[in-house]
Amino acid sequence: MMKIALITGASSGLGREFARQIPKLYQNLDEIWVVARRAERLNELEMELKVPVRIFDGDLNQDYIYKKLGIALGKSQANVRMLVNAAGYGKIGTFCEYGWKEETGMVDLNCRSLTRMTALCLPYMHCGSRIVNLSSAAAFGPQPGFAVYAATKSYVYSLSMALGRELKGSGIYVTAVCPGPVDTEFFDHTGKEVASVKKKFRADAKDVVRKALIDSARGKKTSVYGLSMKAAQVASKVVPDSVIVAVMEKIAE
Ligand SMILES: NC(=O)C1=CN([C@@H]2O[C@H](COP(=O)(O)OP(=O)(O)OC[C@H]3O[C@@H](n4cnc5c(N)ncnc54)[C@H](OP(=O)(O)O)[C@@H]3O)[C@@H](O)[C@H]2O)C=CC1
Ligand SMILES: N[C@@H](C=O)C(=O)O
Repeated sequence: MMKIALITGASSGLGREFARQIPKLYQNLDEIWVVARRAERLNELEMELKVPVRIFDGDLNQDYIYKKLGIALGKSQANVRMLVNAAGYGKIGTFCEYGWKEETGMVDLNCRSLTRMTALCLPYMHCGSRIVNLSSAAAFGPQPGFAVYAATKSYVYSLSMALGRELKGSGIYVTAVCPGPVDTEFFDHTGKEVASVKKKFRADAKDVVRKALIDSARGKKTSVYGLSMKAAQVASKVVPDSVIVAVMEKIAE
């Protein structure tokens, strides 16, 4: 059986950083499989990494990429030691500012594709395998001005917690990674300037990923980088949603 790590969204930001750091922590991997649309970026990553890389360039909102992956998983009798679902994006702005295509596009990529990839890989995962899902601190509460994105990340958080529980006893661990703002290309695609308060909290992708991998290795259910985001997580459990909505609206202004 071929031991692999499969990473979506590996062409930039957090996904690419996972591809860089995973071989340092898991030294017995045969290959790293990377998924994203920009083939040239994935080729650059292949040149950089010492472990063999298999490139799957394609759109996770289309069927063909899952078919291609499904065939490859079966043919190589893959043992997926780690699945990182990092592909995702978010549009800043009110619900009505964007058409249904953009709103449902976020749902399709952030929720549907993550769910489909997880379902595709789970039969190839065994005791000790890890699923790392990129949720967000945006999962901690509703966010006016980032409504659909925050809702998609709540979905990822909820799914990860429940799936982790269902897999209890199998030795497969699920970790929901919930960072606040991280310095990546994510903000090149938000459509609008991010709130100035959020800029102050921007973390380095290297640090967020390092913590996520340690938390995943320890079998933790969540990985929250930084004191301020940990405080936000605690606050979200005790502060009423009506207050959170009002605060998040103020921050977005
Ligand atoms: N940066 C941040 O502040 C935070 C980010 N997150 C989450 O972390 C994850 C990674 O984000 P980040 O690295 O910051 O953002 P980036 O924009 O840097 O990376 C997003 C990745 O998703 C891929 N992607 C986008 N659309 C598709 C698609 N249709 N099919 C296949 N791949 C796609 C992109 O590749 P390509 O364009 O080549 O297809 C890229 O590799 C996301 O889920 C995001 O929501 C969570 C909290 C904070
Ligand atoms: N956590 C960040 C995105 O997921 C943000 O709130 O900007």
